[in-house]
Amino acid sequence: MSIKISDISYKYGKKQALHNVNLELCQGFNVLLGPNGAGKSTLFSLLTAQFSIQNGSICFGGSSLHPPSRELFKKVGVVFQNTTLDLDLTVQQNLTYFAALHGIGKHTALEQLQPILSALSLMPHLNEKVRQLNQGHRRRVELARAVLHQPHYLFLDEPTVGLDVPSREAIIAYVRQLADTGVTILWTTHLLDEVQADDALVVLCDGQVLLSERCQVALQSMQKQSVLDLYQSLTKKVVQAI
Ligand SMILES: Nc1ncnc2c1ncn2[C@@H]1O[C@H](COP(=O)(O)OP(=O)(O)OP(=O)(O)O)[C@@H](O)[C@H]1O
Repeated sequence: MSIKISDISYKYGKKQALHNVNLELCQGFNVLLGPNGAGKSTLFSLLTAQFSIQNGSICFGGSSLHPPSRELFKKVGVVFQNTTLDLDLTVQQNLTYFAALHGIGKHTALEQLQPILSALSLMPHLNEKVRQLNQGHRRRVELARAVLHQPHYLFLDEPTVGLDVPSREAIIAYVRQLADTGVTILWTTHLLDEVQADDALVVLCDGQVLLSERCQVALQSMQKQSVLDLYQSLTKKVVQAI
């Protein structure tokens, strides 16, 4: 199911953070790139209903996000930049508690979690307190928690920032595999090497959408050799004009 973002603008007081954003996020891996202050977090906060829509509309597969409904949010998973785990509970307690909030019993949750925990190499850590885990494993737990209820939509805000290579690779590989199963994923990042040719790429700058296109198609049509060249040529013009 796709997400349709129509005519979304957002202001903090007089500061216009998003200008008339129109986007369609399709099933699969969508990458959101943009320099500091581009409006990525604002858009992320609107999509996750942390902020109320001021102008325009957002529809998830035909269901409006305004007002956000419980039914819709059962289909959404989110990995925030900052940890939202309880550090003094074990990995298993964090996960089963969250599963219970979704109406999933402990036994079913642990069964459903088995492949996720194996893919993210979390099985040996199930009975450890989150406080004992390194940042990479904490982020893996955040991801397991975000997907345990099998969401149709998954939003990740810079999920690999500050992680070592094994954790980064484990997280990217798992999320890419989910994208292949038809989940609609929005992956916000500053790390250009995380973009692959087949990804749907969105570039946001100064609150405006500069590009929304399959990466490979954009590289060809703009005759760029790399994502870095593409990104720089798009954002340079706007940054110079500000
Ligand atoms: N609470 C706020 N009050 C006023 N202006 C804000 C507020 N939050 C963000 N802004 C402004 O809105 C614009 C978009 O900010 P936003 O945080 O969405 O960008 P971003 O792309 O997520 O940036 P970064 O990569 O630095 O996190 C920026 O100009 C920012 O200064």
